[in-house]
Amino acid sequence: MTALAGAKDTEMVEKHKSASPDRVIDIEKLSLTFETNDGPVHALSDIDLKIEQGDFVSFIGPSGCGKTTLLRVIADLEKPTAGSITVNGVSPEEARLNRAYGYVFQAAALYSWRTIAGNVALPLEIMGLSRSERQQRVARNLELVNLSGFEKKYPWQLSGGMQQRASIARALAVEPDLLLMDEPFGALDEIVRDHLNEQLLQLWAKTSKTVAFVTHSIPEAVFLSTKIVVLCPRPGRIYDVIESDLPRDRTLDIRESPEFLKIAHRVREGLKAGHSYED
Ligand SMILES: Nc1ncnc2c1ncn2[C@@H]1O[C@H](COP(=O)(O)OP(=O)(O)OP(=O)(O)O)[C@@H](O)[C@H]1O
Repeated sequence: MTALAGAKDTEMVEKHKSASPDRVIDIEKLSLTFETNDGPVHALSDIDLKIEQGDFVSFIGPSGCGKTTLLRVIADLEKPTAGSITVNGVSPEEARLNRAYGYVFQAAALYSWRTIAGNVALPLEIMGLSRSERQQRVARNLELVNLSGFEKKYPWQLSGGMQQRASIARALAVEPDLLLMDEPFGALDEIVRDHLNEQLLQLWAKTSKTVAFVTHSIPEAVFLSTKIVVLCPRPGRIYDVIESDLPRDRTLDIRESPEFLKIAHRVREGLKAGHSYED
């Protein structure tokens, strides 16, 4: 094949890709109302959102705007009251049963009586994988989060940042296409958080997973994401969706660049406009 024909083929593949991209999450006109003793709470209203394979999407917005609820709907932990959602082209329930996602919570939620290896292996035991498969996956995923050598430690022997990395390894161990992360670094100090943000981006580049990430931090959202979804409360709805044109290969220095600051400004403006200070 000539170099030119090769280039044309590549172009056609790229065209095909953009014509029918791999859609991981497809949400249309989705609403969720909680019925409570004090009346209905409109946690999500009229949400439309598409997330493609390999996207890193951050959800940002004030407390109570529905970020966690949206993640829980994707994970099939809450059912919408209206609208539709597919995950990997199937219902959230089917996706959950297919182990399509790993979920990382704000607290590392590791079992203190299990070693780090034992914690990462737990979902694999539940899946019924053989001992050797479990050992391979534990080693592979601890290496991905730079925790090789800590297999035999207990969670309380690790720093908060290391514990959170262990919980990411546990979520990755089931080998999901999609990683759902609910403020995973919210409780950590800024220096540790910066470091973990860089590590998370490297991990994302290495594994080409799709990530849906909840945060309250504008710099974190802009640094990590290919797409930033700004939500506003009462009822929880999307105020803005920002497609980031920052290069995917980023280091923390990018936060000083005019392009970064421009996106951060747009997120801040969205948060201001969507927020009622009377709440
Ligand atoms: N199980 C529930 N029953 C009733 N109301 C709920 C329930 N879960 C969430 N809510 C309400 O739905 C709204 C959205 O909550 P959610 O936790 O999704 O917001 P959030 O943006 O993640 O907030 P935060 O940033 O504080 O974590 C809030 O008003 C909350 O009180």
